[in-house]
Amino acid sequence: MEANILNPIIELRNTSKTFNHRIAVNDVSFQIEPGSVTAILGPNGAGKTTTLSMMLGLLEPSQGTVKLFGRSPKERSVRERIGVMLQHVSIMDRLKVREILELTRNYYPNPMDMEFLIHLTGLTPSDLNRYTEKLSGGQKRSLGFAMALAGDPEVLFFDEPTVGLDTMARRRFWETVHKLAKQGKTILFTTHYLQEADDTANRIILFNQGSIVADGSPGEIKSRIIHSSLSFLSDEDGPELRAKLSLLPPVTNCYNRDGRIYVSTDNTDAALAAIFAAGLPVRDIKIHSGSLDEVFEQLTMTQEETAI
Ligand SMILES: Nc1ncnc2c1ncn2[C@@H]1O[C@H](COP(=O)(O)OP(=O)(O)OP(=O)(O)O)[C@@H](O)[C@H]1O
Repeated sequence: MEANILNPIIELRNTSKTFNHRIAVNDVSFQIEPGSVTAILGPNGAGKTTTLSMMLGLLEPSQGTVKLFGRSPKERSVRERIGVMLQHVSIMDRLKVREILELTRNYYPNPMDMEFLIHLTGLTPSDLNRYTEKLSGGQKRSLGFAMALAGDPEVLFFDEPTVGLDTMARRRFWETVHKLAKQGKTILFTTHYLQEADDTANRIILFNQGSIVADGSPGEIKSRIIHSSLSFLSDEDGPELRAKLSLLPPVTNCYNRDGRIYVSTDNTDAALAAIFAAGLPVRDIKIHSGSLDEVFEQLTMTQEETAI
């Protein structure tokens, strides 16, 4: 179990959320260290947004607790210290971009300088005079980003921040996040994209089906979990063959993907030798060196898929 962090910025303890008897988040506990950049990574429906919503006080946990700065996320003193960009930016119509940003800045005790804010978020001076309802999807996201930063908050939450952004806007967003991280901001973002988590975060909390399935630095996760694998075709693919494979000592996991059987192992030579010695009917063998994408796939495979 991870050591307790002194004065964590965020703390979830045995936190669960159930919607109509369906568990969306299941007994999740973690602490977030000041100045860290954390990616909550997981496939669709893993519980990322629900967890984030509980951290922001937008949803009440069904069980367990969520604290920000040791307090309830609903307290104004807490809200003044955080900035949030949700997946769907809802912005008041009939206001100009400048007016929205001024309003948002006014909410905070020490807002970010307006010129700096515009510079950081990729809005142009001409954008400032536009009505928000006239903005494109990408410009709305930039405004959402600017609203999150307007208060110069200590902690920033981004929910799937790059969905709908083009490559340029995506790159600029991450460059800004790196700058903010260098300034010592605590940043937490959700993403489906393993590469984004690997490139930007110093910690990845991997969610699947409402639970945490891995938690560590990208390097730790890779070195702990990446195994080489081999794959092959077999006319006898089925539970029986996979049961036999699972009995071979070098095999750590096996699963079927797109009609090929994949075998994870620390030693592909030993695994192959064991497969041949057992006389298993395999053909078209391929050896794969481990990649982070494979790790993701293996970790987030459902119970039924991984059953061997
Ligand atoms: N308001 C709600 N009412 C009922 N079920 C919900 C509600 N919000 C989320 N869920 C369910 O909870 C589970 C987790 O959803 P959540 O949106 O947290 O996942 P996610 O990891 O953010 O997914 P995505 O990447 O698709 O946004 C899903 O099964 C979802 O259908």
